Amino acid sequence: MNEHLDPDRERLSPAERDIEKVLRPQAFEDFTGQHKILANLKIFVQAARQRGEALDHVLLHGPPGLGKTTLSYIIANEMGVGIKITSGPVLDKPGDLAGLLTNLETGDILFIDEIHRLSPLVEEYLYSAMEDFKIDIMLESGPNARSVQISLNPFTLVGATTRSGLLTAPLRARFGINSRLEYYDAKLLTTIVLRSSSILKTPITDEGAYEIARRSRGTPRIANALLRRTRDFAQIKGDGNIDTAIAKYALNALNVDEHGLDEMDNKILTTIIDKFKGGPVGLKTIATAVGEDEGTIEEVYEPFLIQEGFLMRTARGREVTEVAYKHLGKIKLGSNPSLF
Ligand SMILES: Nc1ncnc2c1ncn2[C@@H]1O[C@H](COP(=O)(O)OP(=O)(O)OP(=O)(O)O)[C@@H](O)[C@H]1O
Ligand SMILES: [Mg+2]
Repeated sequence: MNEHLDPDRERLSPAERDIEKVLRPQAFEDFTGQHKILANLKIFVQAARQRGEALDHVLLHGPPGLGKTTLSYIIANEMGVGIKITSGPVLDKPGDLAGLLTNLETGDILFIDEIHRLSPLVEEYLYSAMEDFKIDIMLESGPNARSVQISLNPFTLVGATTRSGLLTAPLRARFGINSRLEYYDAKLLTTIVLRSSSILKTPITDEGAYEIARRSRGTPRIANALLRRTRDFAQIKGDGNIDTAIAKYALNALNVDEHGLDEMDNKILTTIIDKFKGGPVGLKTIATAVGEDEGTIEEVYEPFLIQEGFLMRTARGREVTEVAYKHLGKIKLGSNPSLF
């Protein structure tokens, strides 16, 4: 496994990386939730294996921390093939991509994280590789330069992105399997927290696990991170066991909101309320007001806020709900309860 290019590894401290690795499920059966995606993938993997073919190209999209990278490794394990890891911003020349592609063995997986950030040149180069398993490479330079076409071993491209809206139509069309990961409910996250605590050998009650789970923004990565911090509080402030009381204590000390909303979530809601009378207000205007990229708000923050009932998307823009006012302890100006 080629891990030095794993982009996830750059964002985390070495200790955190090791823990993420330990907690990362390795097989379909360790992976909790995303039932529909998993059921389909199992079929596609089994069918491809039976035929002795490479799996069709897979696109995994959805907000950060929901398991895209994890699923890619699992697919490789379940297919019994190798995996090479890279990412859109790292591949800046077609030559870099050619080097990776020519080194793939039959059936291997090439995982490209943040695939929406491929340069147009590299992306175009990828098309023929994906479609016909062929690429053109340049031999020599200057007046002797010529390009030759070479055949690649059949491989599977697994692309991951948090911003599927930025993928070009031709690239998207070349993926035979296209899956959108969803946020996890508190019950699924409780299962994940319990599994992680057993791997970390941390005693925890079901209620303690649920308390962490329900405040994890529907995201396994956040659940695991909160579990590790809560474990520290249990060890220093308690007897090492995690129950509801120590979980509540830790989460409050960590400033994790009752609903698990993070700073940007709350900033978006507060801004809409304070500056735009609760909306409706356009996405662009919100983005400028909170200083965050429009697409990131749309694809990373908004889906969770909408799912949890804090925000609505209307024809005239985004509007916060009564739930958001209540959550932030704010009064809706000019509200007329008799209307509802
Ligand atoms: N379904 C799951 N069951 C158990 N653990 C999970 C699951 N999904 C994710 N995790 C845990 O959450 C962590 C983050 O998952 P992963 O790195 O796969 O997310 P990602 O979607 O690739 O995020 P990003 O968009 O930031 O790259 C993993 O280390 C893994 O331990
Ligand atoms: Mg990832």
